[in-house]
Amino acid sequence: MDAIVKKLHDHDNRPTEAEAEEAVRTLLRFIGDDIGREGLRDTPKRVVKAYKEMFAGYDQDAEEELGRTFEEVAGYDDIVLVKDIPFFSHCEHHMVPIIGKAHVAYLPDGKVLGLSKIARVIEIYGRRLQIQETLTAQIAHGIDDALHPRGVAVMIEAEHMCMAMRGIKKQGSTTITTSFTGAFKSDPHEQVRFMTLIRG
Ligand SMILES: Nc1nc2c(ncn2[C@@H]2O[C@H](COP(=O)(O)OP(=O)(O)OP(=O)(O)O)[C@@H](O)[C@H]2O)c(=O)[nH]1
Ligand SMILES: [Zn+2]
Repeated sequence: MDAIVKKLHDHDNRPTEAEAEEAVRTLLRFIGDDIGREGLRDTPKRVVKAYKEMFAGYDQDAEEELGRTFEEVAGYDDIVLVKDIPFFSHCEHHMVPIIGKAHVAYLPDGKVLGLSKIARVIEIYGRRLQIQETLTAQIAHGIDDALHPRGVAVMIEAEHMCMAMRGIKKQGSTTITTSFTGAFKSDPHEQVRFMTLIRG
């Protein structure tokens, strides 16, 4: 398995939920709020619960999700494109949201994926701390490794809240990244077809 999609995580040294809640209390005190007030009483618990959901990708394996493929494709061998798949991730530098949509295509070589599995792979890699380039490459290589298609194409268009809410404070900018494998990488014509279908 390509290093880019392998599991990265050491599960043995994870703090407990109680320790994570204590860290949230520390941050609440750090921003200057009062952890004793009524409105914040359950906030550490809620934040830890939300983190477990938003970062569930660390406990999920894309290879497993993509394990189920369909071999009977009745002669279909042309592009399969799922576009405008919305996703959320968090940037690894500031831990604030990246909000966008992904377009994913592949050229089958005897096998096809359940369409929902494409969205599941985006969820798995998106629900980790990311930079957009890595997320894009992981989705492409994850599908490539599982399906061995003739090619995979991924485009992500996203807004980074770390550029909108803080720092340079530029709202509304979109970052576009692409990752191509196989025929999409070697054949400019296939890339153009992918782009045309996305914009069409
Ligand atoms: N390449 C890339 N950069 C990202 C992504 N998300 C955030 N960044 C950038 O990561 C950089 C981190 O830069 P630093 O100078 O270490 O951090 P900083 O002082 O908080 O930077 P500013 O955002 O410029 O205030 C910033 O330029 C962010 O815009 C991403 O997905 N890909
Ligand atoms: Zn950031």
